[in-house]
Amino acid sequence: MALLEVEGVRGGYGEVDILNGINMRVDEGEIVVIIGPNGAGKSTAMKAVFGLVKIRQGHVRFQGTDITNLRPDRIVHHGMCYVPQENNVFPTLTVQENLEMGAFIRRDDIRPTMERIYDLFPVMREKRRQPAGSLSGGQRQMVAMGRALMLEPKLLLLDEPTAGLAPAIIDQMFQNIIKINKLGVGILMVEQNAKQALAMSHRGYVLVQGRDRFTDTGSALLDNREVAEMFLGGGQAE
Ligand SMILES: Nc1ncnc2c1ncn2[C@@H]1O[C@H](COP(=O)(O)OP(=O)(O)OP(=O)(O)O)[C@@H](O)[C@H]1O
Repeated sequence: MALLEVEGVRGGYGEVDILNGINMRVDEGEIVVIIGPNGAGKSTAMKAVFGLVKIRQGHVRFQGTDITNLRPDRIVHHGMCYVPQENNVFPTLTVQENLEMGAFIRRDDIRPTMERIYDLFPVMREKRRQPAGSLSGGQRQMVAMGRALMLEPKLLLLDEPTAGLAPAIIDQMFQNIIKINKLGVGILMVEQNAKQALAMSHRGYVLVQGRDRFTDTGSALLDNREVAEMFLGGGQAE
């Protein structure tokens, strides 16, 4: 079943359209990655889905409900959360306070969810009393994802979750995303580490100039000579 359907979306900032008719889909339990050159509109596409960029034409549906141009604070109620690339934790608050902030709209007992997140990322349990700003880049990213998971979303939007991380940490981050997905959470992410991201994704979209130029399974896109030459640094994936 389709969790997210993006149909013919056009829109952007002010008068200028960055998205020129985008179509995307995420099915329940899938990991889907958006790759493409700088400035293609990858982050803008994700922001449009989450109500942060005005959609001038087209539709976004979540679990069959039209959420086009709905405000982010309404969208989270439908079960979709977004982790921006930057400024995604409250640095002066502790890890635990960050998680509590993530659950601000819940009125029920949040402790079982928090325990599940600590089980998923044990280092966060160890560091729960430390300010998030004192953690490493990778750990901060985990807090940001954990905060989003506090609402127990069906779909998590991740904007470049490995940006600025060292190669060894990038691997761990992708493993963490797989762990989150195994809990039954769909993932839509924008990634610069295109080969690695395609290798771990069920499907991918290559965005070029605000359009979905190619789409296929992650492995088929990796094997696609045109995609490899144009967007994966030449030749086929190692
Ligand atoms: N807040 C904004 N106001 C106006 N224009 C913007 C804004 N944010 C991005 N843009 C423009 O929109 C276009 C697409 O940007 P976007 O960040 O979506 O691209 P991207 O594919 O994610 O690229 P990158 O990999 O460089 O982040 C770019 O030309 C960018 O300059």
